[in-house]
Amino acid sequence: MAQDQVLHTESKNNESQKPKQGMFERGILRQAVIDSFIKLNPLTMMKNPVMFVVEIGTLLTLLMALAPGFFGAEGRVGYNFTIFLILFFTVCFANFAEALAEGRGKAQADSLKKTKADTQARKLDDKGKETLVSSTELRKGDMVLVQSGDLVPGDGEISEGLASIDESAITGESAPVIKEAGGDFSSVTGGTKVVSDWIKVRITTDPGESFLDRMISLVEGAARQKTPNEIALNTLLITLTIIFLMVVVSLPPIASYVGVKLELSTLIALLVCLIPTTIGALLSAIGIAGMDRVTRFNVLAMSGKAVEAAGDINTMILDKTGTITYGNRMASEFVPVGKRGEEEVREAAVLASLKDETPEGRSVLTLANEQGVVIDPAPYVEAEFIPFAAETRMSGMDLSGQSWRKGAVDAIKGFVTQQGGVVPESLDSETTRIAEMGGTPLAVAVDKEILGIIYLKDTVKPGMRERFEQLRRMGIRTVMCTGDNPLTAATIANEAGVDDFIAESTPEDKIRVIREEQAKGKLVAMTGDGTNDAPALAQADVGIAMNSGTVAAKEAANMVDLDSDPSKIIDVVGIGKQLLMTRGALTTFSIANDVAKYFAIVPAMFTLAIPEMKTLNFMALQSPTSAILSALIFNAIIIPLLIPLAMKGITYRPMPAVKLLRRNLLIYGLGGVIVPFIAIKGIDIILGVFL
Ligand SMILES: Nc1ncnc2c1ncn2[C@@H]1O[C@H](COP(=O)(O)OP(=O)(O)OP(=O)(O)O)[C@@H](O)[C@H]1O
Ligand SMILES: [K+]
Ligand SMILES: [Mg+2]
Repeated sequence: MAQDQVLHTESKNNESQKPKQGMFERGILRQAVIDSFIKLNPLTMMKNPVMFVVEIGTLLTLLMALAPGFFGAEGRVGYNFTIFLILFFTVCFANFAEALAEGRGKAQADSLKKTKADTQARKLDDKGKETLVSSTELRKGDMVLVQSGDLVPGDGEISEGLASIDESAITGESAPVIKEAGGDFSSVTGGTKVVSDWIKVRITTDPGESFLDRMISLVEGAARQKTPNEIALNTLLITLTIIFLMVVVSLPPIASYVGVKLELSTLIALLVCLIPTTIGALLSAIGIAGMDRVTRFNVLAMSGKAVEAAGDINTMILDKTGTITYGNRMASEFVPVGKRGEEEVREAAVLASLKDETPEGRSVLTLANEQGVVIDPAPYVEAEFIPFAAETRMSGMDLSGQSWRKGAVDAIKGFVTQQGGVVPESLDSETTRIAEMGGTPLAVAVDKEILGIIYLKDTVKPGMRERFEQLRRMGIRTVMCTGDNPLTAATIANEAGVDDFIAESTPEDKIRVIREEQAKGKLVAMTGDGTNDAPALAQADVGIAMNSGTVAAKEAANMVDLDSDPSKIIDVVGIGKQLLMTRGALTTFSIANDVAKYFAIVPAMFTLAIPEMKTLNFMALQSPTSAILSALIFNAIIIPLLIPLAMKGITYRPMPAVKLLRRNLLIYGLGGVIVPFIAIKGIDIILGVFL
């Protein structure tokens, strides 16, 4: 386990470099260029109504250039063809943005598919007899033996044994991790490799539903659904498009009433400039890139909705053991209470742990062993094992009327007093001593007598205080929810710097805390690794399970952290906020742009018809034609210029929401008005050289 900690730090170093890897690799770029033409298929374009309108305009202007006689536009072939070209590029740029965003996921999916090759599995029948079958024949509930050198044939839970496993196929992390039956580190993933020892695994998924399958369809974007936010924004964009379409359609009758004839291609140019093409072109790329950014942090988000929810999180619930602390709670001392001696406590502790497969249970045997105590298990084979449960917070065994128990101090107190036993006086002072050091005291009882305490030591992960401080600055309240006693909880909470803690909590308590926060209108995130965390992970708006955790936890959560680093929620929150901000900022920018385009194009349009109206030319543009083309060219090239921003996202710095909003409105709202004035003027000057 100590080894595990070292591995963890290494994986962190790796991951900080991961997101920097080439954003525009050549292969991806080339494929994106090809895809942007394939996406011109109207059936595909229809999914993006704003750009679909542009595509129709593109076709119309092409027809006008090819068959000018039919449209009565003989004298304007060059002008119409130019407009066609600009519109064509506008549509392609939008497709390119989406294709580029999809590119990296597709590349990653391809490499994952290679991992999915068929493997041979050693299937075990009820009697433990081994037969070789193909991994594709394995079903939920099957038992398999996986030995050193074997690939794990499917997702499952270790039912027996301990092995070190190379999970690099899934996590990209080459250092092996230890997985073992019992505790919260018992799940294995198909496609990973056992590098030493052996394990028996109970398969937990049917073919096609494995973690790897889900991961492939996720990075590939096959399962991508629009988030509620995206749908709402899309509706707004469609509404704006319809409004501008009606405005533009009603212009010719009004103009002809005053004796002015407006050209169709100019009207199309006006429409395209006015509808929100910038955000329409980049919207889906922003969403895909956001999901991709999460994946590059080695977090698998099952839905875009979860990522966006992460951006709005108010409260964060954390499990203590394995989340805030390393989670390798090891027995480090046997402490007698009352009139008992250390040997008696040690013996009772060993008997209460004889069949306890949890890491805590095994650590008791290890410590006793180190202290020279070996207990022959032979006399106890008939004993009834009482497994640890999060509800009872006890474990132990019963044999011929005698019972051995160890567990949370209050639980053991309840156990003995129920049988009429008394609690030794020194129990509380010893409990306090251990708890004040941040340790977990486990009381040991035989029948109705409490003999002493096992001191389970655990360490707070380094850097937690800074991470929680960062969350606080983001406006997120952190609450530690633990099954441990209040004093230990308080010590660890204080050491780690969480805002609040809840001790002695059962799985139901964890859900209740989340529901209460949600009832106050808060969005709640939860991280956890244990089966006892699963219901809470499902209830939370954002549930992040550790990849090291149990199958139940991973299935209940809507995100899985492949590096099992709980403080990574900070990065996910950042990415979620960044995603929402980027979308908001580019929408603001896109709509603010209209003002400038409007002032460039509308006066030009009328000046074309009535040359006396040239006083309307506020921007002093060269000619009406140049004004219209400049506005349209700006409208097109702003899309590829903003692709890097859409893909990378706006840099997020923790600050209050109001300040953030004001800052973004200033940059993207005001900028959105000013930039196009300057750009259109500039393009107009360049065009003047050619026209
Ligand atoms: N193997 C065990 N046998 C007996 N008691 C145990 C065992 N493991 C843990 N306990 C006791 O049960 C309590 C709850 O343990 P559990 O691992 O369920 O905590 P939790 O609710 O997941 O919270 P956290 O993981 O933050 O400690 C522990 O604080 C400890 O007192
Ligand atoms: K536009
Ligand atoms: Mg736990």
